[in-house]
Amino acid sequence: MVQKPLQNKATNPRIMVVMNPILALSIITTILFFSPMAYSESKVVKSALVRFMDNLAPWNNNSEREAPRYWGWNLDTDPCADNWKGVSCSSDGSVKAIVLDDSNLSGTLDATSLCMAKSLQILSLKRNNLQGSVPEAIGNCKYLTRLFLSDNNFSGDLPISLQHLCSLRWLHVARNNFTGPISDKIPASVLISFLGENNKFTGEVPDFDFTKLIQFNVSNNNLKGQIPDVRNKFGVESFFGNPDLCGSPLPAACPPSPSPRKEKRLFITDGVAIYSGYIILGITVVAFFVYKLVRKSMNKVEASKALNKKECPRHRLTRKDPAGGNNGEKSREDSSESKGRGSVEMRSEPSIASLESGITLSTSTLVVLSSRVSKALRFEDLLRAPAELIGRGMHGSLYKVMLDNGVFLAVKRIKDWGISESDFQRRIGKVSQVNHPFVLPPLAYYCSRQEKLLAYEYMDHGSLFNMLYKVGSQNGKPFEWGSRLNIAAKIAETLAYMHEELRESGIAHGNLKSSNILFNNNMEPLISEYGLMVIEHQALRSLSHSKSVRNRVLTAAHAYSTFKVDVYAFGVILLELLTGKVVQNQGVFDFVKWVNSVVREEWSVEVFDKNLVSEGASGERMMNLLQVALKCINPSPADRPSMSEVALAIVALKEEEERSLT
Ligand SMILES: Nc1ncnc2c1ncn2[C@@H]1O[C@H](COP(=O)(O)OP(=O)(O)OP(=O)(O)O)[C@@H](O)[C@H]1O
Repeated sequence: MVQKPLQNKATNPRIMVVMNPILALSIITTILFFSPMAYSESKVVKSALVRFMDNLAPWNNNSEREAPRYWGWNLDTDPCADNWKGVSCSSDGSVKAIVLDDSNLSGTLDATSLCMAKSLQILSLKRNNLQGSVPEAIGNCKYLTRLFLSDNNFSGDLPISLQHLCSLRWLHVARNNFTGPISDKIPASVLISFLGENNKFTGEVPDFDFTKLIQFNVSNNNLKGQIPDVRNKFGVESFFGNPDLCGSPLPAACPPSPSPRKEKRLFITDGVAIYSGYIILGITVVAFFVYKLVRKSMNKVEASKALNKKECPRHRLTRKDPAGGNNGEKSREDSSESKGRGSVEMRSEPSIASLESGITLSTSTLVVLSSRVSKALRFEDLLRAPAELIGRGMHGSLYKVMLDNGVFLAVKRIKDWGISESDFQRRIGKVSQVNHPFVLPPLAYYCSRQEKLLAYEYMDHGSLFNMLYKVGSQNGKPFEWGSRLNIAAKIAETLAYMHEELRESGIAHGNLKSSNILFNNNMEPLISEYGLMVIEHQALRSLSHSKSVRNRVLTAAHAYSTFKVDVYAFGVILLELLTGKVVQNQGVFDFVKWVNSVVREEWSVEVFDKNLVSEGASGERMMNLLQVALKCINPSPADRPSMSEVALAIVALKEEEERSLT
């Protein structure tokens, strides 16, 4: 079994709290002080962010339960350490991304407050009901790489200050009521994705560098004039619905225009013939007297124009990136501005490619299993997308990765795992076909001899492990007995289904633990990494060609059936729910030993989480659940119950609990 080992009792702060409050307090203080999250955003930034949230007016359309005080955005907490809804942070504790899509927001965008968070790289407010214009102050969010404002009610012109955002790669403003020209408002030379369809934009199609763009749409606006050369990259659908636009790829050809050069030459020729004497005299006199004055003032105007315009240097996109590739969109070098005027410092967006060693880029496509991930997503795109290292487990590293469409993925790079490509594909294929509401399905994977990557949806609400150990609460509320029982029942029923109801296709989890129990938006448990690490008879058979070794292994495998391994692991999860303590690293056996010894001494009550006791949870039902857990962790696999027996017992307890409340 690949159960994650147990936390040593002596080093578990929660256990220490019970044993010695002063020592525990000093340990916790030390942990907080030295943890990365100690470097959190300043008070000024926090209050600016709270103001930004106030202006989004989330309470207008959200129920009391959904209102933002439940989203964690308040001055008493930290955006990073306390997981404010939608906020992601860098490892130094600064706010890096704010994603509040589909959040029923109806207010305005307070960019002055927002851009106090100086490290902000991603702002995504898609599919809300936000009003008003996008303020010029957005230009103060200097490191923005992605600005997603589509599907709102924004109006007015795009702010001129957007052209100061020299890192901006993705600008999505589709389906709003924006007006005015686009062309002089955006850093067109650095964008790789512009979606501005279904607005009221006027003027000409902006002068983008179409060789760089991977997404572009300005359909259904009021643009006019000739479409520039789009290098055959974008079709009619990117331009239709603009009655005064013409030229390829639209069917409407542009009317021939008189050559401006010819006209000019005619004018000059005629003028010279008629007025040459006067012109020469006038020019000479005026030039003589005004020359120095004009030159001086021209210099000033030019200088201030250049300063205001702060054009983004084009060359940045074509230079090699740090990962060694030549994909300009992710490369970050010091701009000429940062060298010359010291005003813009380019920052690199970490990616799996830049954070992992020994990874070879390739343009192969991924195997995509869900429409949430684009079928065209390449292995290389995934490796170069902005990513944050979440943890390194026994089987590899896990990254939070943001895709171009704003979807966050949890991408696991599986390391040093002796499993063939066909085995890996078969396991994932099996789980992805199950479609159970409480099993987190894989969304995409990559599998070659050297590399195995697996992508799941990133779950914002964390894991059961976090809830018990780090947070100690459920969405800011105490983690009550009723919720714990509910979670236990759902996991048990899901495992019973996966083990038994699929009959001969039944699948064991193989690495069940509280960090693999994640929560969706309704705080329902989702079992992650299902079936990935399971030890199969099939796999064991291929371990050795020697008959005696094979028989020995198979006998052992039979005795320690993988289903019974899951039952044991589930028992440990039940104990974590009951005790409020979690198992880390090499601690499983110590933890189980401790529980057994307390129970043997007939001090069972001492085992239970003090919070459950003070909440007044039913002692009888806690004891009954403890009995179920002890059966699950029976040292003899054959004597452990099946998951359906376990599920029946827990569901009965849950129903009893519900009846007691009515
Ligand atoms: N889809 C996800 N969304 C959000 N967080 C996740 C997701 N998958 C895993 N995590 C969290 O990321 C952290 C690291 O996960 P990872 O699976 O690498 O570690 P582990 O489960 O401790 O170790 P291993 O699975 O390698 O034995 C864990 O805290 C886990 O809860």
